[in-house]
Amino acid sequence: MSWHLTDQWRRSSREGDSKTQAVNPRSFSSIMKPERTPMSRRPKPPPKPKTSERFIERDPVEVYCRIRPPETPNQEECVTAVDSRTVKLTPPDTCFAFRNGHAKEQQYKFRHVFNPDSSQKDVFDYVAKPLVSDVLRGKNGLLFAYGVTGSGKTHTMQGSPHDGGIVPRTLDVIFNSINEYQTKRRIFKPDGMNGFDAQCESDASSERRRIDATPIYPKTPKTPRYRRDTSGSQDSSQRIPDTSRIECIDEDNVFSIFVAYIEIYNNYIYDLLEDLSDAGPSGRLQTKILREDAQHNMYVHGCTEVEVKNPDDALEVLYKGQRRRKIAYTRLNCESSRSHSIFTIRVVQAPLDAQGEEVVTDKASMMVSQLSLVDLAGSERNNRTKAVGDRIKEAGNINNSLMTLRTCIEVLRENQLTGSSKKVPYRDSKVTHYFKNYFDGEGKVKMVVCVNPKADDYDETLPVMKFAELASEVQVQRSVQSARQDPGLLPGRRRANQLFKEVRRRLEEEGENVKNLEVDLTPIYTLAPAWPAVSYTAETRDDVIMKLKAYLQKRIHNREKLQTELKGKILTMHTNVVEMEKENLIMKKEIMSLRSLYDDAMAKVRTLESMLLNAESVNESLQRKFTDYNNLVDECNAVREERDIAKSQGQLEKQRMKARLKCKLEIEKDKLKNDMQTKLSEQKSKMYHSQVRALQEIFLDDNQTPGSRVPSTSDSDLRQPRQGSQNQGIKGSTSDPKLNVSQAFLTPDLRGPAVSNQRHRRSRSQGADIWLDHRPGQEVPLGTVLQPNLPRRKSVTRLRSGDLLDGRVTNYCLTTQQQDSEGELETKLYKGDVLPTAGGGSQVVLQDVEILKQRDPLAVPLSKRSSDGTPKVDATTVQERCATGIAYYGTPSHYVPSKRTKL
Ligand SMILES: Nc1ncnc2c1ncn2[C@@H]1O[C@H](COP(=O)(O)OP(=O)(O)OP(=O)(O)O)[C@@H](O)[C@H]1O
Repeated sequence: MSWHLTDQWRRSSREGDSKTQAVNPRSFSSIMKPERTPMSRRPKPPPKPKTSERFIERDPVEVYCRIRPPETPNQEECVTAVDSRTVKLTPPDTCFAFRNGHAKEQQYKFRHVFNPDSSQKDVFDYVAKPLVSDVLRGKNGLLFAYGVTGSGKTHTMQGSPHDGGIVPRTLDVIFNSINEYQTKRRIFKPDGMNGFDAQCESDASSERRRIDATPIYPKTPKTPRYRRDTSGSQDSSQRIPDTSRIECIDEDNVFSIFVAYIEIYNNYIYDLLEDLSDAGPSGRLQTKILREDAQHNMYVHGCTEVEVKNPDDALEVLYKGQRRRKIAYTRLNCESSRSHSIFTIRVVQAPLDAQGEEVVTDKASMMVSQLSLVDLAGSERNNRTKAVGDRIKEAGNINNSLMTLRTCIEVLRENQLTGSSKKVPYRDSKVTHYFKNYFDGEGKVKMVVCVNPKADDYDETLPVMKFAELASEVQVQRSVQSARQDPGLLPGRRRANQLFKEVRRRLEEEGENVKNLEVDLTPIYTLAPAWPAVSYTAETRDDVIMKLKAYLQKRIHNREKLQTELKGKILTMHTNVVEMEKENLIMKKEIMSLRSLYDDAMAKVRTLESMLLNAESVNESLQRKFTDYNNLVDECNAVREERDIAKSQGQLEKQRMKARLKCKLEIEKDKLKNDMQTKLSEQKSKMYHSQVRALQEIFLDDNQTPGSRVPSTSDSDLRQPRQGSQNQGIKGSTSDPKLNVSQAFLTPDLRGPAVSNQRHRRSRSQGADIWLDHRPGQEVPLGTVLQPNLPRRKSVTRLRSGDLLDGRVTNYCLTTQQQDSEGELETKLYKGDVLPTAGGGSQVVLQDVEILKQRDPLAVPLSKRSSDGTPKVDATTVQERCATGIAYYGTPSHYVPSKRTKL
């Protein structure tokens, strides 16, 4: 099957393009005169290529067809998929051909046909994924959607957030594949001439800081011409990303992704990512121009390229651009694209250095590849869209550019079939001019023809099908990897570097010193870079041969150099091996001695282990005992606590009892004391009276009879004072005021002493005292060492009244002797002062009684004599007796005797 553009159409289309006039759809269909050929007819075989092109490999443009689902359930359809590669086009009754009587069912072949049920993922995997793989390996690619307005081009390219089209999936897969191999931002940067520069990390870092200080994307001014976000397609939070990835990426390369987004509207190019702050007061995008770079590739001069590091960043850029795209409502599509949009993804990659650490910044080592994803505006007929004003102009430009594309394809095909070299009119349209790279240069070209199956679209779908068929016959030079200088580095160096770092990290964790442990992945041997292309033409033959010769010479040179190096290394290695052999012998000996040491040590270890086992068993038994003991201690403690409690209770009781008894004792003691005191006073009183009586007797005897006798204690007369003697013997001061001594002795408590002369003052000097020494009876000689000291005395045996009235006598001393209770002799000296009385008499006031006891040390007291009268000898008694000297009783003036002992 073939179809031709008439010269007239070509001319008119060129004129129309230059004048940007709308094309009359009628003339469009009339000019296009398709030659209908049955499917059975074999296509004309391509002419034999010229010798110069014999080695150039070419691939046909891959054309796919996608049939969109019907808009309404009972929609009349004219397109159906016969099989996975064939589409049947059935002319409806309303079409031009039917009315002209030329209507005929036709079938068209495609590389693959996607029926209405095909998913976005099916389309992406089949059509776009191989292109993604190519671009990551340094090959260029072009994919464009083509079709009538409303046929699903934008849907196929963009899709929705829940079900992304080709563009978002492409970005997902690219980043899934190169994620761990990406460089940091600004290592690569566009050079402004469709190429890239590489810079070191420090420069890139300072540039990053500078850029981060300013917003990355300019704010988009709101104008009525921008697409409204009615579909929600820009809400990336709802997006379901594609998770697949491309394997076999060159791990020794680092990657950076740049995206650019342009639109061609009314045959003008606009940069959809342009910073609008530079757009001037109009705030509208500036038109851009196409330029050819050093490799004869077309590029948009001054176009913004944004480096993106993840799909979300890239989609953000895409959505920004989409908001700036020209779209409008038409009768056939409420959001009809009024321009062709080109989203270009550029992959920049450069090898890592020999250490697998830093990027090689040499431009010759870099590789740049690009994938252009194009959403062409749909062809439309004004009588169907009922367009007016701007829409008519837009439609004219859209149709013109599409017509130019068809023309270019036709000329290309003709040149390839016939071997002619007609000029391809790329420059007639910006779209075709941009596509020139792919059709004339290298790269894979794919086209997705979108078809709306409804019958109304038949007249427009028919030329689309014919164009698709035509395009599939055009061959494009096979895409080869972008040329770059092979750095000749060892593959796998990145992984080796990572392994080395991992080992280093682990060593560091184990405390090893790794400061001097540097990554050294050399030596890396390679004879030369990859073989250069060997295809040649007549013109280039000599060049190719020269290149091959130079390449081979370099290889030979490298080989010789490597051989020399190898010999040297073999020698070194031999020497090293000999050295190592010697060391090996020494080591073996050392190993032997160490082994014997080891055996000894092991024996010791075994002994120690058995000891340890024993100790452990002993320890266990001790532990058990200890536990038992602890239990016992606990029990004892419990018992002791109980006892303590009981004891403290008992003590309390005891204390209470003690207090009660003490109280009782005190009472008894007081009672006893009182009794004793009573008895004592009675006793003393008795003694006193007996003594007084004895004295009275003495006095009475002195006055009545000469001589004296020792008064007897048993004399009952002395016990009570006799009433008669008071008047008959020594009288009181009233009867005989001159003698009052007996009075003082006899009735001290009855009448009281005589009244003393208060004015009497006696000299107390030593020589002034004159004692009246009264010794009434025959005394037993004492023979004692100590004698009463009476220096001036007047001795009398019988007291007369004149003796006391003698004014010189100052002191009186009465000496008596009697037996004590033990039968021993007791001598008493009653001493007193002689005081004149107020009546002119004298009275004696007794002051002291000295008692002198004499005892035989061998004598036995009466109480201690046996019944036969033999004394019981007691040493203690003898001692006591020897120690006894003179006992002296001082008595106060009123008969209160106090006992003093004189030694
Ligand atoms: N395969 C499909 N499955 C579901 N809906 C689709 C499909 N193809 C297209 N549509 C729907 O059809 C409508 C028009 O599609 P789209 O905008 O993609 O057409 P177009 O070819 O880009 O039109 P124009 O050239 O005017 O821009 C959209 O609402 C879209 O959702």
